[in-house]
Amino acid sequence: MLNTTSIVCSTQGCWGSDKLRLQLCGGAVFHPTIHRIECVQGVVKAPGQTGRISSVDITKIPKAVASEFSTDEMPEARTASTYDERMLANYVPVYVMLQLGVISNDNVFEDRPKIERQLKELRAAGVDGVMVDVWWGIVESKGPKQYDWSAYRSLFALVQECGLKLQAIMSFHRCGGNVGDVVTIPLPKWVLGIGETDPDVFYTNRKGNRNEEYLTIGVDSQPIFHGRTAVQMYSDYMKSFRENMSDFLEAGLIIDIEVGLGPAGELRYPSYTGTQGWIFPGIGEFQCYDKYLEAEFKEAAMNAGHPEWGLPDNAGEYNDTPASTEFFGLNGTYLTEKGKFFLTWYSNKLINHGDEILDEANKAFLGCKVKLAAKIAGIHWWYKSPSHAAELTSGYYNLKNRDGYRPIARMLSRHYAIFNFTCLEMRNSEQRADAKCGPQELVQQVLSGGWREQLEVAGENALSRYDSNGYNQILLNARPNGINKDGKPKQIMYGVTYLRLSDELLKDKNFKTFKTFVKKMHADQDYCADLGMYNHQIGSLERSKPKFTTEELLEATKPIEPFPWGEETDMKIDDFEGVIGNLIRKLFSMFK
Ligand SMILES: OC[C@H]1O[C@H](O[C@H]2[C@H](O)[C@@H](O)[C@@H](O[C@H]3[C@H](O)[C@@H](O)[C@@H](O[C@H]4[C@H](O)[C@@H](O)[C@@H](O[C@H]5[C@H](O)[C@@H](O)[C@@H](O[C@H]6[C@H](O)[C@@H](O)[C@@H](O[C@H]7[C@H](O)[C@@H](O)[C@@H](O)O[C@@H]7CO)O[C@@H]6CO)O[C@@H]5CO)O[C@@H]4CO)O[C@@H]3CO)O[C@@H]2CO)[C@H](O)[C@@H](O)[C@@H]1O
Repeated sequence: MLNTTSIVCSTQGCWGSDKLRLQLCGGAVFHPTIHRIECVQGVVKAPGQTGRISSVDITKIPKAVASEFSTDEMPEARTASTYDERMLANYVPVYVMLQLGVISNDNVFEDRPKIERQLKELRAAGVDGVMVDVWWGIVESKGPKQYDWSAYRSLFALVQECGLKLQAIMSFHRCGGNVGDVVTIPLPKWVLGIGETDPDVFYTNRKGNRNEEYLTIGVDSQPIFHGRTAVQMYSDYMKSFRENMSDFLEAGLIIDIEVGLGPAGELRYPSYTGTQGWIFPGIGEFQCYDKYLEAEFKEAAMNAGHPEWGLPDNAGEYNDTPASTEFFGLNGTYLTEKGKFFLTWYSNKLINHGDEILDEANKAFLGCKVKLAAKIAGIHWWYKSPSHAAELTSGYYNLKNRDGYRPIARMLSRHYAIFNFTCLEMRNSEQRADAKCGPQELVQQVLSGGWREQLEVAGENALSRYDSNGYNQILLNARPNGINKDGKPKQIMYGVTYLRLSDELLKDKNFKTFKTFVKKMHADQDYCADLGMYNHQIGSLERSKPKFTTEELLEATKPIEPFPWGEETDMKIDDFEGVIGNLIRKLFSMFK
């Protein structure tokens, strides 16, 4: 049965002209290096063809047109592993985050013409797909289990029409309060209503301030939401998504499900919230003082034989520096048995939270040709100070002698989930020296840990950037040791999602640089519609593997040497500002 729709021409130059178009009945057709061949409904023909097709994978030609070709005419069919194919193994797909409010608070897909125009521009720029938040607060706003997916269905159909793939975020958090949040989309009203009578359903800091961004981990298994627990609500939502989007899932439109596991959709505590007064680069605060988590901690301390241990009371406030607190300062509490006990508990709670919800996600999407993914935040400030305070308050128990990220990666591996890390664009030299930032080393550590755990590792930029320096850093992290002309590089990111689509991005100069970035991410190859061509064929999701024991997770905290990293990308792009900026920096460092 001939049922797919791409033709692979593997000999460079065989078409004679790079403007040549091959017409084919349905589906996408491309040429790996020379040019993209657009597919138009109709009969197979190659107008203006001067050469012959030297290598065609006959199994990939639709039945309707197969008679046009025969293997006799194409003696080299299904052969060559060519330069093009080897270069395609270096291809890193690029996705773009859609605007946060693309579906309005009242569940309407409002500005369809504009989005259509923008999606077409992205597609023409070679972008592989888009990422979109599927807000809990919008879809289940009317009441428990009263889901309305209609606006999202219209959006997804448009994305499909535009020939883009889709990464769907199960956004169980509020939008609003994070950097770049231009709209506010609260949790469902009826959930907030429960919070009015029981405010402990929200994360709480030591002073008792509640955070309505996301439900506390403490209620994961409390059946207080009209009889359901928080995890059951997330699970039902994902099941309903699968049922209502099954056609898009089957069509291969939705390639991954980013499972929201905390604020901003990231697996973390809301330790650095602007709406509570945090400003960069404050160390943030622990968020475990709601009655549910407090009770769980008491029980854990009791079981460990220390009923006298309580939650930290010396960890400072949002905008402190590590040195100004007893907990994170020199010989601080974090180094004591009591401190270690707390930090282990706090970080393990987070991992278990992710593990449980991913297990539900795995059940919900079992058998679908889709990948699960989880986002981990890039907490790069105070990374170079001994106590890593900002990471610790976020729930990442990461120190020089303890890896806080590899246990997360190990947990994700049992669900076949992608590890999606942020702040790929950041360089140490761009950061405030007093905040002891280390985004470059952090990315190197985290990505290496993911690869060591045999995971697919993907990423995002944390802040909007339009300059070549930001793009070059992303390119470096995507292939830390550059292009491998013999095939797939040992370390290569699975994909990068650019934050975010905006009028600013589409402005002439910005978009020109962005397009070059996309091309470089694609290893200078043309857009490739066929995931299989660059080893991203997605199989049916299998059931999660058995849960790791605490010992197995602890074993992953042993620090390991990160993989080597190039100084700069071998796929560099330059724009005017980038060149000038680098020159100024050079001059500046000469006179320092
Ligand atoms: O749709 C999916 C989700 O999208 C959103 O979540 C994403 C979030 O937006 C991302 O930032 C990212 O989240 C993490 C990130 O991984 C962490 O690294 C961290 O971010 C912190 C960052 O690393 C720190 O450096 C610091 O940033 C401060 C920055 O260093 C300062 O320079 C300044 O930023 C200015 C910026 O310089 C300036 O150009 C301007 O930029 C805005 C621009 O004007 C505007 O046109 C528009 O393009 O937006 C630009 C903002 O990007 O203003 C900036 C802000 O004043 O201040 C920065 C903040 O003080 O602190 C960062 C933390 O605040 O934490 C992030 C959050 O966890 O990945 C998220 C997940 O994809 C939504 O929030 C979600 O709801 C969506 O689900």
